[in-house]
Amino acid sequence: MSRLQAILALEDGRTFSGHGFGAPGQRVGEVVFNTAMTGYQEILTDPSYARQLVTLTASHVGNTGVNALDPESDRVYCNGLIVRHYPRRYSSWRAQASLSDYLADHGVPGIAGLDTRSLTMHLREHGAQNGCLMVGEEVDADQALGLARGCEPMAGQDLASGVTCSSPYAWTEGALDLSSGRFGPSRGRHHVVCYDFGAKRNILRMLVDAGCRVTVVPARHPIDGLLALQPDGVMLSNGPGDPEPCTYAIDAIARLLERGVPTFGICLGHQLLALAAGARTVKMKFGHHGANHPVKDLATGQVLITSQNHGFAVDEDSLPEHVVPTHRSLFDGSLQGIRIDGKPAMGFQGHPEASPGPHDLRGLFGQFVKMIETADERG
Ligand SMILES: NC(=O)CC[C@H](N)C(=O)O
Repeated sequence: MSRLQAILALEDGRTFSGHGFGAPGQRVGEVVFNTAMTGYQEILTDPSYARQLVTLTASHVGNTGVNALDPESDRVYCNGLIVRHYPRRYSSWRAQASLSDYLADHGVPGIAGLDTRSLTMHLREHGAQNGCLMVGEEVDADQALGLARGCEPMAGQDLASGVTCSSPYAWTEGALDLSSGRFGPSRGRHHVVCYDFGAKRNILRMLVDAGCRVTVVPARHPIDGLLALQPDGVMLSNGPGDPEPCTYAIDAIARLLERGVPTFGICLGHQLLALAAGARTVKMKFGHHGANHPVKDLATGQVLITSQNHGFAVDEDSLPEHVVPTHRSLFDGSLQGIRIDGKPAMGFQGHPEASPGPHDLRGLFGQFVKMIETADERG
């Protein structure tokens, strides 16, 4: 492996040097930290990380290489990867290539050899902020700092429009069976249309496994065109950026609520559902990015260990009366789930499809299907 230089400059002036891997070049983005111990390939390919530089607090990243089955989308979406230690060798029965070659193929730089604990504590104290990652034969800290400071803030940006699919398509693949290396077949009782705001594949797979026939449509697909598909239910996917400027989606979801179409929002989809129902969203200080976040189910008191990846949140104080809180984070008390009174609609801030992460929330897909079946019985 060549010894490329690398520097990460934060907009508040703090810089970290290390050595580079992946693609040489310079990329800007919001620097966030993720505390998950596993799943780096799923994190890199999650479209919700578009325009972010991701630091992983796991100390060794790359040991198991990469493979063709784990990606959550067709490419690497984050703008850069920041790790403590990138091992020279990788080893796994599933590995097909090294993480460094994979990043290089996708044009994404990586930095290793810096103190990611110090970086994480800095972000926790001063908040997520823009940065510039520069990797090459030579790097220039002043130039990197200038680029970090010139980068647009995340708040106010509709990034979902930029990562969505270009035209509608059918999704037929269920969950991966590791022993055969195959994805499960589609069983398809209920037709669910998924608005793709940057959808992770595992959401679509979980819908298939829950007995749904899935059609995916672009973020700006006209609502009348969606309704013409006669959906039994609508999934609002995860996705990058600020939910507030996505007015096209908020308007479409308001129509779904009006018509009483069973609707389930995950992460960005949850935030958009809340906005359509009259609530507000806020930018968090450093967000939630990890795979072990405890969340309380307010109806049962049960604590669920969840996977999380968000920098915005629905402001609980802004909820209109008909929007009922269903879950709350036990880390910081922020709102994690809602349902709409009198409507078959619910949203969850974390990731019930948890890829990577624990499976405590998988039941939400069953709840969605039950909502569809109840609506169907009522005709
Ligand atoms: N994973 C997601 O859907 C993230 C939602 C939104 N972009 C946020 O950061 O809060």
